[in-house]
Amino acid sequence: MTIPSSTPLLALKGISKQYGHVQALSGVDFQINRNEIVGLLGDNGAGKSTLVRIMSGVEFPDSGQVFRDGQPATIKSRKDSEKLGIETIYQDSALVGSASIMRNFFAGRELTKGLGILDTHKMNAIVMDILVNMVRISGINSPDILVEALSGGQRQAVAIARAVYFKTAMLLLDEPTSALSVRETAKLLEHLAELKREGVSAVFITHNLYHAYESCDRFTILSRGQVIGSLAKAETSVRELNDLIVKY
Ligand SMILES: Nc1ncnc2c1ncn2[C@@H]1O[C@H](COP(=O)(O)OP(=O)(O)OP(=O)(O)O)[C@@H](O)[C@H]1O
Repeated sequence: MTIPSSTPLLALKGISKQYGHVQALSGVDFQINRNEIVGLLGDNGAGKSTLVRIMSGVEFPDSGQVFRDGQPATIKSRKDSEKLGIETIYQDSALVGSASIMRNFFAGRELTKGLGILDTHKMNAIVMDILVNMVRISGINSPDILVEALSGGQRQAVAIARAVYFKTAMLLLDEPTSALSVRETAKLLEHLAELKREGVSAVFITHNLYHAYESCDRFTILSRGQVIGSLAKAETSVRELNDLIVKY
C-alpha cells in the first residue's frame, strides 16, 4: 500500500496527561510530517517534555490516540517507540559514558560475523566513516574513545550520527543545546540541517526562538498543556512566536 506523502509520519490526537492535580497535557493534537523539522515551543511547564516522553514511550497518556503513517499505533515502552522509528536525544544524549563511541553507536544493533562473533573491525570503520565524513565531527580520531571523554556537543553528534546511520524516521531532541557552548550549538544546528538532507524528520525543543526559527519548518506552540498554534515558518516570525508564547 502506498502512503500519500501528505499523511503525517506520526500523528497524536487528543493526548491528555495528568500528574496528581497538574494537567500537564489536555487534548493535544501534534504531528510530524515527512522531511520536516518541527519546533515544539512554549514556556516553562507548558508540557513539551511530557509530550516528548509520551512519544518516546517512557510515559503513557491518560487518553488520546497515536497514528503512524495513518494507522493506529501504541507506544507503551521505549521499544514500541523505537519500532515506530522514533529516537530521542535528551540533554545528556542518553549515551553510556563508560563505553566507547563504537559500543554506544551500535548498542543493541551490533554487527556480527555470524555465530554471534562481533565484527569489531567493520563497526569501527563504519563509525569513523560516518563521524568524519557525514557529521564532520572534529577532534575524534578513534572509535575506542570513551564517551565520557567527549564534550557535550560531540556526544550529541554521535547520537545524531547514529540516528542517520540507522535511518531513524523521527528524532526527538529535548533541549539539546541547553548545555552546549556557542560553538557547539552552531554545530548542532548544522547537524539538524544534515538530518533533514538525510530524510530524517525531527522535533526540536528549545527556549531559544532564534535557533528554532533558523532550524525548523513548522512550529507547534504549547501553553499550559494545550496547543495554542501550529504555524509554518513561511507564515510567522520570531517576533510573532515570542508574542504567542508570552501572551498566553
Ligand atoms: N513526573 C511528574 N510529576 C509531577 N508533575 C510533573 C511531572 N512531569 C511534569 N510535571 C508537570 O507537568 C507540567 C508540564 O511539564 P513539562 O516538563 O512537560 O513542561 P515543559 O514544557 O517541558 O517545561 P520546561 O520548558 O520547563 O522543561 C509542569 O507543571 C510540570 O511541573
